Amino acid sequence: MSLPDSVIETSRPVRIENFSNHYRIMSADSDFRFSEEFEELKHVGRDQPCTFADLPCNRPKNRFTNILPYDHSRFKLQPVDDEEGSDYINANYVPGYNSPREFIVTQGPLHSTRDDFWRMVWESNSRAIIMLTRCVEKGREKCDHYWPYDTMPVYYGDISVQILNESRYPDWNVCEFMVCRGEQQRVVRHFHFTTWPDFGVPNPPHTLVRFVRAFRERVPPDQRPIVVHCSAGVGRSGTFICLDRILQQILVSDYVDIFGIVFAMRKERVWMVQTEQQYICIHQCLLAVLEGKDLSSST
Ligand SMILES: CNC(=O)[C@H](Cc1ccc(NS(=O)(=O)O)cc1)NC(=O)[C@H](Cc1ccc(O)cc1)NC(=O)OC(C)(C)C
Repeated sequence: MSLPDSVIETSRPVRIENFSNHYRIMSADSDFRFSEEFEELKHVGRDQPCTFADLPCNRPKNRFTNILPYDHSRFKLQPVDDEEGSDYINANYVPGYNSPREFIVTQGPLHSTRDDFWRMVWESNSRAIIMLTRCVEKGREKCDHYWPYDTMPVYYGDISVQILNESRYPDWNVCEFMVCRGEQQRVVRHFHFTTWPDFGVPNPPHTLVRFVRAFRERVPPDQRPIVVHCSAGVGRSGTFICLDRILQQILVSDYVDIFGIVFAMRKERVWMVQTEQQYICIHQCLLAVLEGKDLSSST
């Protein structure tokens, strides 16, 4: 039987000056204490309803049957006339360092939901998209190619998207899109991490630190919300957000609380940071930063 969230502690802050020793203790005996701690997060948030995701009209909009957005934190599209389910997209607001609704975390769009995805980007006034999966991995579709293949503008519903420029690096690409709806136009940046295997971690893990820094060099903390997705929008997306948060927290605090951050994220969206390996990766990234490894983005 799982304990109610109110019974298990919701945070486990660690003094930054003790973090290296903390990591050594947690990883001893084949990561025994990491396994114990990650297991305590298993049921967090799982008692919350997902009634809109489960409506017959919305079921086809979910990429996976077991990854459904909680009602209380879901992003609502502006309804279209009286079309049932027209406000639905598989996406939740998730807290970041700078705001309780800093991120909108979503699944990799399906071909049939990519117009909804662009409506969400537009209606949320988001100016940055973080993509953490390839469109196809090991022969399986993980995400629709929801943006143009060349510089010709493409319409997704009543929203047009045109690639303005693209920079390619070994582990990620950065694009600027011109996004237009009616007479209005906006620049939206697209940060696409291309070498993160599903259910796994980047190799080496601290490549993720460089990616987060490349993103933050271009997107200041007051620019929000930020749309983040992978394939299901839980494992890699949660890992990215947690690292983004702790890299800002350590600049102003003597403590870091990775357990507490994951706890808080899982109250808003299921399985944020999906695997124990991803949970440990976050700790390894922080260790590399604290040990002074040069992890500038070099982009
Ligand atoms: C372990 N895999 C899964 O749970 C994936 C969803 C998923 C989660 C996380 C990630 N990684 S990511 O968040 O980093 O993209 C990818 C896919 N789900 C499916 O494949 C589910 C099956 C499933 C697996 C595990 C479970 O406990 C319940 C149901 N399958 C499924 O939804 O089948 C369709 C696509 C044909 C509708």
